[in-house]
Amino acid sequence: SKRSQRSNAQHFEFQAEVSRLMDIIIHSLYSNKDIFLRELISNASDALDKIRFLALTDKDVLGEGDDTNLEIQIKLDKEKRIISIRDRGIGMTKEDLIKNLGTIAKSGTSAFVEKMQTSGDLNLIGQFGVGFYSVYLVADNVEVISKHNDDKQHIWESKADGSFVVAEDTENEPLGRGTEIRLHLREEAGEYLEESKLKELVKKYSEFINFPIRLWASKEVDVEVPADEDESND
Ligand SMILES: CCNC(=O)[C@H]1O[C@@H](n2cnc3c(N)nc(I)nc32)[C@H](O)[C@@H]1O
Repeated sequence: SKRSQRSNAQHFEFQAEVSRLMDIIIHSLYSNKDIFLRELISNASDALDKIRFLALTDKDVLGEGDDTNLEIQIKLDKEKRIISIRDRGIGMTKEDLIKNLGTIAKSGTSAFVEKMQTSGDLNLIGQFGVGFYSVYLVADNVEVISKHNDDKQHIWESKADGSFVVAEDTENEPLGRGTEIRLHLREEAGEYLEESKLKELVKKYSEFINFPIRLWASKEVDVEVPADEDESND
């Protein structure tokens, strides 16, 4: 993946508890993998709540926009086998990415990890604030691109191999503000590239969400590359 090419990438080891949790998730036989979308929608909604709350007292936090584009976008790229979930929430600084996605509050989590390990029931993962890691039920490589008003856009990436990288993001479209999670789907998770499946899940998981959720299926357009007449046949 591009991560090896990122010259300015800093490498980090996950906190031990995080690595353990990720391994349990990845090796769990938990069958309801749909919950990853519920957790991502929930995190996006929390991020949108934060910026909307701040905007009540300081309109400037919304930048040139206003609060009409506080929404969640889900995009399917069948060619690249990537699902992306984007929010126009408050976004994360580089430090936020490192702290929020690389460490977990130890209190209570190890109890949850024990419980999950024995019961194998991941459904309550969100209630312990670690729902994000459920992305590894369906993805083997996850990128988190984020832009906070107080920092430049950064990208976080991990293949759940015990480490993650963070770099200033010079490759992707500027988000303006907010976060985009890109899931590189596992071989066996192809069902999540089906619009019908995603539509059903969005309907199911958007019931208590106070922001619009838009689903886009980006079709790969074949670009006709005009033959270059004067190309000599070598
Ligand atoms: C243990 C995993 N950590 C998280 O899920 C934290 O990462 C951050 N996070 C996850 N998705 C996010 C998101 N989409 N926007 C923002 I702002 N923060 C997010 C929140 O602080 C979560 O509590």
